[in-house]
Amino acid sequence: MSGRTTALTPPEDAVPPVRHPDAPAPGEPLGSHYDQCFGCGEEQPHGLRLAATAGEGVSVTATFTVRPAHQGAPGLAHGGVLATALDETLGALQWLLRVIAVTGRLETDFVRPVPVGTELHLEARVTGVHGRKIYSTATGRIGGPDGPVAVRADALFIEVAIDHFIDNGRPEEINAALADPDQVRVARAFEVNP
Ligand SMILES: CCCCCCCCCC(=O)SCCNC(=O)CCNC(=O)[C@H](O)C(C)(C)COP(=O)(O)OP(=O)(O)OC[C@H]1O[C@@H](n2cnc3c(N)ncnc32)[C@H](O)[C@@H]1OP(=O)(O)O
Repeated sequence: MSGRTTALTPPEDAVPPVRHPDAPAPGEPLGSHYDQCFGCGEEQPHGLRLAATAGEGVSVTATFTVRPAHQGAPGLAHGGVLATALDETLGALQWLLRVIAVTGRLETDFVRPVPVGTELHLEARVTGVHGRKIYSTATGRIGGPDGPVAVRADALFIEVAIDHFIDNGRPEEINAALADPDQVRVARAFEVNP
């Protein structure tokens, strides 16, 4: 046993999340944080192409259309794909906090099947911050923001330095990203967090 808690609700001494003063305004599209990202990358042919938008406070919304390539059972989305959509939406909250963090824990409830062709409407918000630990929750609804809930998740993201990626990523992709001015600009935006 590691001794670390697996709870996904913020501890009593957690603080409320603070929206960064330079965060995108509510309603603003967030774009992709990495063009090869399986969740949101515009250049990733196999990915979900999830599109996220800044919400009020420390929240985001996102949409993702289930395509035939996302099937698990005939005509239905694979649960791992749905978990990816939740993970990516939760990850997009970093645009509002302006910190870099990675998923430490992700607990998912699959409430109802999601047919191919469905537009899944996701909403995520940060529920508390405790040191490097960012607690958050997300919901995915079928067909619209008021549609029936299909998936839910609670998550714990852990803040990391940019070196987490430089030290652990494969050199080919790291060097390509560092040579891409657009990618460097995205990374820098997160490094200026006071
Ligand atoms: C705008 C940008 C948008 C980005 C979108 C991205 C969306 C996709 C997000 C992902 O999918 S990220 C990829 C999947 N995740 C990973 O690859 C992470 C792999 N794991 C690690 O690299 C490390 O385990 C990790 C950085 C998470 C933690 O290692 P550390 O050595 O930095 O943390 P440490 O062990 O010092 O723990 C710090 C605190 O976090 C807690 N912690 C760490 N991992 C935990 C865990 N898994 N469960 C529960 N608690 C955890 C730990 O107990 C401790 O709590 P306390 O401060 O209260 O003592």
